Amino acid sequence: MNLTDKAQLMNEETIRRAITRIAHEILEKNQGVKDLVLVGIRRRGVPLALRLQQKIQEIEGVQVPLGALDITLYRDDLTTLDVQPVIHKTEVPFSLTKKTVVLVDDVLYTGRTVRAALDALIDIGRPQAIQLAVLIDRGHRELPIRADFVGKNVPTSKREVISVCVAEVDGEEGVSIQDMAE
Ligand SMILES: O=P(O)(O)OC[C@H]1O[C@H](OP(=O)(O)OP(=O)(O)O)[C@H](O)[C@@H]1O
Ligand SMILES: O=c1cc[nH]c(=O)[nH]1
Repeated sequence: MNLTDKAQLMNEETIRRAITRIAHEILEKNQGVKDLVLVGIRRRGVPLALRLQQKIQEIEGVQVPLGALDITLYRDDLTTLDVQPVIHKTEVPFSLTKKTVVLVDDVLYTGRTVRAALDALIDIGRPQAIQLAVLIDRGHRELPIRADFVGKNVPTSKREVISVCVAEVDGEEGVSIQDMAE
């Protein structure tokens, strides 16, 4: 494999602005915080959901409930169709009945992780609606899934890999793209 240099797509400041914008968009679409809950997908969706929770609290003065889903995709590489999402743990210690759930993840690619998350949420309760917020939408969906809130749309080739780093997990902030050329 012949790795090219990483190109930076977002830094701490642009990530922060995107989160602020998405928080406002969530509040605008849902006309406030009534019946709103956030659920992050581990690992990096959880700190992003926490930031949205904090931003929404700053704007509205209300702390919306925050849960987490632990889903891992097992695949040989990022191009194979044969990926198996496995739900390890669900930490949603509140009722989802009649709630609007905003599911949060760092990257949306094939949509398989989100599909597994939707299954898990529907198993937990009976939400009124589920919306999706992602920091990066890189395209190449293999399922009919789309995000309601997007930090940055990044057209990619399937050979490329997006890396999202958040301080809570990686000790630094940033989004980069790298071509994994053969
Ligand atoms: O739309 P999809 O094809 O499902 O891809 C998106 C998922 O891939 C990444 O997780 P990954 O499995 O790479 O694990 P990681 O976040 O722990 O690195 C990312 O965090 C998303 O959850
Ligand atoms: O490029 C990708 C694809 C899926 N998930 C990631 O985190 N990056």
